[in-house]
Amino acid sequence: MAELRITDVRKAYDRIQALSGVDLTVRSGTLVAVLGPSGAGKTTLLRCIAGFETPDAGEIRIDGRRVATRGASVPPERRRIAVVPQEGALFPHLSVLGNVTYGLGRSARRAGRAATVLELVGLAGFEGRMPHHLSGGQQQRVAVARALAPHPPVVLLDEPFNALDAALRAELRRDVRQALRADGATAVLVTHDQAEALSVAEEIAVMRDGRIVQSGPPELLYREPADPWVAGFVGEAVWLPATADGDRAHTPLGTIRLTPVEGRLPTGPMRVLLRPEQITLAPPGDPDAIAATVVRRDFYGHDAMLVLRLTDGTHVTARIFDPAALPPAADDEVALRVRGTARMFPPSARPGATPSHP
Ligand SMILES: Nc1ncnc2c1ncn2[C@@H]1O[C@H](COP(=O)(O)OP(=O)(O)OP(=O)(O)O)[C@@H](O)[C@H]1O
Repeated sequence: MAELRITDVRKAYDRIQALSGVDLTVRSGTLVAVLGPSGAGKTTLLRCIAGFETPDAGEIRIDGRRVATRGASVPPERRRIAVVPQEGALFPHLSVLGNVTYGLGRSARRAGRAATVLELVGLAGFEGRMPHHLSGGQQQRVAVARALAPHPPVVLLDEPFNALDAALRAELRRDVRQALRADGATAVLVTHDQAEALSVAEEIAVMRDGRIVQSGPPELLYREPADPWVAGFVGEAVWLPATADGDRAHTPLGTIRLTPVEGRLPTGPMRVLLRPEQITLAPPGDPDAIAATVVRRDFYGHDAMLVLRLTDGTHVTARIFDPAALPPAADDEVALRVRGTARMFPPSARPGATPSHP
């Protein structure tokens, strides 16, 4: 394991600027998710780290050693970085053990490293199986075990759960995160899936147009996004017009407490951001409750989303965690209240991409 430090890395393909100055530090032994929409530059960044591409400018260091700088690059085999691709990484003619020990030195083999990493990914006892006798999820587990086996300084995971169905994905990403942690690996996971990044990574670096626009722990990104685009990209956003006054804002959903922005609480016209789970059904008799009409209700089992119309015509979305207590149908009158604080943005700030409900 090692620290990965990327400084002002740029890369263009003809006229397309794929990376426009990327800064990113991955601390030793941590998992960082690079999250961004299609075309943001995630794969290009990964290829620069692995050594398959040479940056036009900037530098990449692994544990202080410079491996890439403008026009000069340590070849991939000498970086010893492991890559776990989307699928199809295994040698079909080799057993699980053969795949995991491929390229391992004899001393590592003797030390039982293969058994250790197979145990980490939950495949102890699968040594003799051939890849075509494994499920898609098990094949990805072997790919992760093989990546970890030679103790690479950095593990790169390129959307490794994409080919799997939703339930399997969730289980596999939990197990892979645990295996990476238990082995102390420094890892970068590339994904366009917000829920995946939020649930797996210690830090998320949000990428857009060849740049990291914000990085930090998942909770911080979700609660305090740097701009409306990030707010909409990492989760579902409810936007309200507001007038800020001290630590409160007056909105169509009543008076809401504000989160300071860089320690400051500007006053005047604003837009405020709430997450749908901050809007709840008020208990009967709540004097501060806000009246609303149900426009639509989407039931998901573990929760439900309500689209609601406030008396001034503003629409908001609420996530209700006790669907059994839901009002039954559209056109019902309900009473709402807001939990927690809201993040504010200038009134001109435009909402960003809104992901679909997971
Ligand atoms: N070899 C290449 N030649 C020309 N343009 C390229 C090449 N590789 C990437 N690009 C362009 O660089 C930009 C960034 O692409 P990249 O594949 O890094 O994005 P991404 O975030 O990984 O997208 P996706 O999630 O769709 O894989 C895109 O505009 C892409 O078309």
